[in-house]
Amino acid sequence: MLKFFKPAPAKERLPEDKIDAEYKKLRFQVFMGIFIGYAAYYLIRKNFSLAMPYLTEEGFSKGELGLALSAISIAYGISKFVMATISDRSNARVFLVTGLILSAIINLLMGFIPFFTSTITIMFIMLFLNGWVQGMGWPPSGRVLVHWFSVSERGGKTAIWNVAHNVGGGLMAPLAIGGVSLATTYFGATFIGYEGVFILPALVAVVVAIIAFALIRDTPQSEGLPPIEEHRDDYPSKSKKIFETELTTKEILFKYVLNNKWVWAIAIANIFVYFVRYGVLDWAPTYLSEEKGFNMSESGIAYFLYEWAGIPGTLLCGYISDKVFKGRRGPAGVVFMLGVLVAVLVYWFNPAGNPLVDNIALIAIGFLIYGPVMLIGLQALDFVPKKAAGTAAGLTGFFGYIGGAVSANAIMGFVVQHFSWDAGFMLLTVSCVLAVILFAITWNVRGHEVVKNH
Ligand SMILES: O=P(O)(O)OC[C@H](O)CO
Repeated sequence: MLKFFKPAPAKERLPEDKIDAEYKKLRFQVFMGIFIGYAAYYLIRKNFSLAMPYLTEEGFSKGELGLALSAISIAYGISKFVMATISDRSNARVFLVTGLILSAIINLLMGFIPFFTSTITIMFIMLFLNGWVQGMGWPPSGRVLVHWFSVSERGGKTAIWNVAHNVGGGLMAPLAIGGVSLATTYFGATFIGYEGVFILPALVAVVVAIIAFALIRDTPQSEGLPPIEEHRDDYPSKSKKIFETELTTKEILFKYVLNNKWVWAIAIANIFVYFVRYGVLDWAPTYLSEEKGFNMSESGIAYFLYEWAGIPGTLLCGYISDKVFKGRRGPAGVVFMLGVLVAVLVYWFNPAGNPLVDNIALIAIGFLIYGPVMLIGLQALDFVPKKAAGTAAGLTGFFGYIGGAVSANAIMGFVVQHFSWDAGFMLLTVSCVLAVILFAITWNVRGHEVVKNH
């Protein structure tokens, strides 16, 4: 299995006069590959939530379906870390595409074969498997980013790549809904309709996987090019030391990731950032309809705006961290999380009957929260040598999903049900403050300086 993923071997160096043009072409090409590839991962990550209303009509309760849905976040959080330790020693091109195809197969099984959606246990297992293979998307993308883009340009490039997940997440719903109408129009005799939620996004993901495979290349050296640091004369440390030896899992974990206090600081910060990301997003439709009198379509629009507002916000955050704070990600995280705090307070205290203010607050949270989400991934890439980059990001993802996203569903749900929405908002407010403090701890840290100290 590991042989199948083996990193692409280095090729003989191209003649000097070919290197510039080849680098330029391939950098654009591999970037497009991981961008569309990761966007496609999001087409088939949470599409199950759109099948839930139909499955409720089939007799499943909301509680049961919510339990099945939680399998995705649990498996994804564990897998993003575990699979990253393999990905850091694997060919990114093969790894990313394999995960995407496996995820598409799981979705196609759930769409075409009724057995795979017949009980909660079976759906839980399928969604757990889907969450697991979904963990094969971020780490190889991180590997591509650190091998093809050098330290001083990585903020902007990572920010642009990072909006892939908003693009994919934003396109998932229209595709899934299109899938339902295709299923009922053309296969109404055999399909109920919800099957299309799985089938159409999965078919699109397969097409994207093929294109991504054609575009992505593992490392510059595997294409006869020099390492990016040498090519751009942009090294992570003054000693111009670069890390080109593939590491063992033990080295990655114990030499560079688990003993790095900065990685731990951002991993813990990620609990609170993800608690806010999913605590606001997942509960927005319920909160808006119960407390602010929104109907389903008004809530849907607010949800959509939250996702898309993340795109300009992420780009601005990456730009600010590169240009204003000169590669320090901590200050940008503090500024953006303080903004989120203010917007959460407005969203909380705005009385019912002012939907415009609720929408603006929600757009502001969407605009501001995805910057910190991106910065944590970026810091993880920065804080370790490039051969350990995916694992560091994977560790932050583990904390973000297991500590943040899962509790945003379970703890928020419990607190709101047994106490009140006010209690839920207190949790969100405290999370913002803790995220600000943890970003502030990394205020003066530039990634390459941390790498140098190791
Ligand atoms: O939540 P994830 O793992 O899909 O990551 C989202 C962003 O890319 C984090 O930088």
